Amino acid sequence: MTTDISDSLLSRIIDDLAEFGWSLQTQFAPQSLTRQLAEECRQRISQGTLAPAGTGRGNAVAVREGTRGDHIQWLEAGQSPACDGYLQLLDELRVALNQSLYLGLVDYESHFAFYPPGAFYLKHLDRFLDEDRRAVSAVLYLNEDWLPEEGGALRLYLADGEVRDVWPQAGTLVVFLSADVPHEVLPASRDRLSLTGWFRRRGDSPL
Ligand SMILES: O=C(O)CCC(=O)C(=O)O
Ligand SMILES: [Fe+2]
Repeated sequence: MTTDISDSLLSRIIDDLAEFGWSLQTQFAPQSLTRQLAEECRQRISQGTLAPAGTGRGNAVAVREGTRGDHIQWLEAGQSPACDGYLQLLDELRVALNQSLYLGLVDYESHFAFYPPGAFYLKHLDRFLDEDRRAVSAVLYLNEDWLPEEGGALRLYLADGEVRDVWPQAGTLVVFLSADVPHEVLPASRDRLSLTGWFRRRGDSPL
């Protein structure tokens, strides 16, 4: 499935990131794509391939139930047309961010995330203590007809002291600077599906 991002949408994201450090686009991905991605995520849930997410990195990853309650599975290219379509869209965004903001983003890593009812992710920054390759976080939501009373907001703590809640409505993309914006996921009363990912800079350490 191929689709691309309009120039006006790209400019809005770039301008928001440069000025405010974050951007919210409620119509980033078409419904045909988010429906296929949601379907794919549900299939993976029923096949049992999503696993409880850990916190930390590499050998330091630990599943801490008190921190986050989502189940995840990392995406790889070539798994399905819908996943490839999504990765292609985000790569277009990566190239545009590099061209306008000179961020030097070399790749995008992403996983499906499933928060069952009641699951949450406590306030955190998307940076590991021992590695700072993650530069820009991007989350695409896959849930149709989300109602505010169902909870499940992504709560962002912005630089000016403002607190903003983002609803996980299908097609919405939220993008923010990974090192600058603390955030948390509030519990919901229904399943909450998303694709969470990070644009990364080149690592400093030799291969
Ligand atoms: O699902 C969200 O709204 C954000 C998830 C998140 O913060 C993370 O996985 O680091
Ligand atoms: Fe996060």
